Amino acid sequence: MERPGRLLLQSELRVRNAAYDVSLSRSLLTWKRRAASPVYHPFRPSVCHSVPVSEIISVREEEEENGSRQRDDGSWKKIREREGKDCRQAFTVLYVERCQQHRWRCAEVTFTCSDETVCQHWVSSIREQLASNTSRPKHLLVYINPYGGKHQGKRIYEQKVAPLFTQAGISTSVIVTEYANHARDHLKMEAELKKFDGVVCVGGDGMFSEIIHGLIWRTQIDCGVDPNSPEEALSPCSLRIGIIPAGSTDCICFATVGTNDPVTSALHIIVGDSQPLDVCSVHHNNMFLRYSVSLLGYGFYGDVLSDSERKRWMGPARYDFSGVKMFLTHHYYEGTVSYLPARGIIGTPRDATRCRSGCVICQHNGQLNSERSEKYEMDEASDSVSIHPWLFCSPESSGEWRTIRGKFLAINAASMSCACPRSPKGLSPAAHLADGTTDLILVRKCSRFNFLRHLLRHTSKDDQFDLTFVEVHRVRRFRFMPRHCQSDSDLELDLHENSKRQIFSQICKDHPACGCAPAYSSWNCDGEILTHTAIDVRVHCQLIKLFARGIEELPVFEDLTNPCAI
Ligand SMILES: Nc1ncnc2c1ncn2[C@@H]1O[C@H](COP(=O)(O)OP(=O)(O)OP(=O)(O)O)[C@@H](O)[C@H]1O
Ligand SMILES: CCCCCCCCCCCCC/C=C/[C@@H](O)[C@H](CO)NC(C)=O
Ligand SMILES: [Ca+2]
Repeated sequence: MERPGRLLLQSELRVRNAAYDVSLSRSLLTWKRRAASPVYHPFRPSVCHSVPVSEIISVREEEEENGSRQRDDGSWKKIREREGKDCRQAFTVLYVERCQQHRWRCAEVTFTCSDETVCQHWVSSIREQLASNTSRPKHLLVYINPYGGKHQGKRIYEQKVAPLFTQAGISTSVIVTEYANHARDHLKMEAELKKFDGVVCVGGDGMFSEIIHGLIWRTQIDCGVDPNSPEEALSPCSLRIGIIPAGSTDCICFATVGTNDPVTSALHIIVGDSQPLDVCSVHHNNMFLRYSVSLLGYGFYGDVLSDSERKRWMGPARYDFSGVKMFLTHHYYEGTVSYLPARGIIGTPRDATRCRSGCVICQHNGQLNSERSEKYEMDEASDSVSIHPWLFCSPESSGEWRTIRGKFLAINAASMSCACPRSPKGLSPAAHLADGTTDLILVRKCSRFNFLRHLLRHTSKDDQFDLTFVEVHRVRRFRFMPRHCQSDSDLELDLHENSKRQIFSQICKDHPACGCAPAYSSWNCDGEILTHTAIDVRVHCQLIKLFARGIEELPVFEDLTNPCAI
């Protein structure tokens, strides 16, 4: 809570017929009930409230008509009756109120006073403060996927979100998508982005993926960066993205806001929050495939997705059905994972601390990352040293790549916690939204019982990495090569490592024609299936920004800087 600072206005106003001392500073609106008697009354409701100006949604003058007052929304409010016989001026302040489980709601308080000039002065002062906040969006481009999740996107937007945007004075251009990739292609080629302060995505993780693909691509083209090259440092997108959750998993919304609630998301957009987010670029043989911000999963999560896509008719329940099916199927896959560990950063995947609103780890590591990029650019410009851009993340540079060969049930890269209602802690509970790294989780071949232990720990308090067959590394870059794509020399190496007999029996075992385990899985890239299995993944620190602030820490004790507590 901010300190109140210098007061801009202070008056005695009335709230529900009781006298209040009301004050406004640049940071806080406070209303404190005037003490009728100094005697402590245990049943008297809370008498002092304060709201950060940054969390005021709007202020509305109540207009008088025939003894009643009419709101902007047309509903009638009998203020005159409530206030007794006097004719009073009134204004209503709408503001953010926190509810349980990180949900936000729009609350309101109506102040009345007998002097019209005082009332107007209050309204104009609050409006001035809101207008001086340049981070609030005024014009938004909204894309609605009418088919995401339970097909409720249009209704959710119209009933829960649009009225709040109107109240906050935000104008919108709304596009209801007509086909898959409509939003992506519109952003890539058509949208007049200069007219907008942000983009809103009404849908699930798949729809969000469309939006970032359009926006990142467009930004690179506008900045003259080649988006196809895995070695290019991508230009960050200036437009923020708001997510109104209307999908099946909505993991990106849940992991950045703490809840999947359209009203909460709309309020974060209105107050102009900003949360940077890491983005992974995925390439195959120097060819761009996709971007990912949440999960890149091979093996278990790839198979769950492939299976569930054929069951879209089941709605969100398809993931549970395919999850159980793939768990019972128990396929494992052979391949080589190489990775560049993230050095010099704060934090590890086994930390007890969590990425929360205003995360200092993200700030520190983000800063470190931009200093490294600058250094690399300067070195390039002066041409004094010749570093292959592949090794741009020095000092871990040459010789720091590590390689692991094996049989894996799952290879997951979580660039954020991937928390969602199915897994409230997420796949990597200590992962950070904006630290420039991804957590590479390798689940080696093990028994069904052990794999179940690992999976169940996604939903319990126990550490899902504290198992002998699971390892986790915080990385900046990684590559995967399925065994059957390995070069002849790699396979020769295998021949040295294993006896001939073992190899042949394995090849036979992996061959689909034998009716046994398949050789390949596919990658689940934020809920989309990738067409290639051999991939090269690089994290781009804080490439995009959301209208969010990260998950807020729940208050533990009374805040002593709150003027009401003093
Ligand atoms: N008008 C449309 N018709 C058909 N498909 C669409 C349309 N608009 C978007 N899509 C596609 O629908 C897919 C799924 O959408 P979305 O992500 O909104 O819901 P979901 O898959 O149910 O949720 P989640 O991704 O959170 O699991 C996306 O891949 C998107 O490209
Ligand atoms: C015996 C079955 C046990 C099931 C184990 C439950 C664990 C659930 C964990 C879900 C994590 C989902 C991570 C999110 C990924 C999203 O990117 C993606 C797109 O929406 N969603 C999915 C389900 O792939
Ligand atoms: Ca990250």
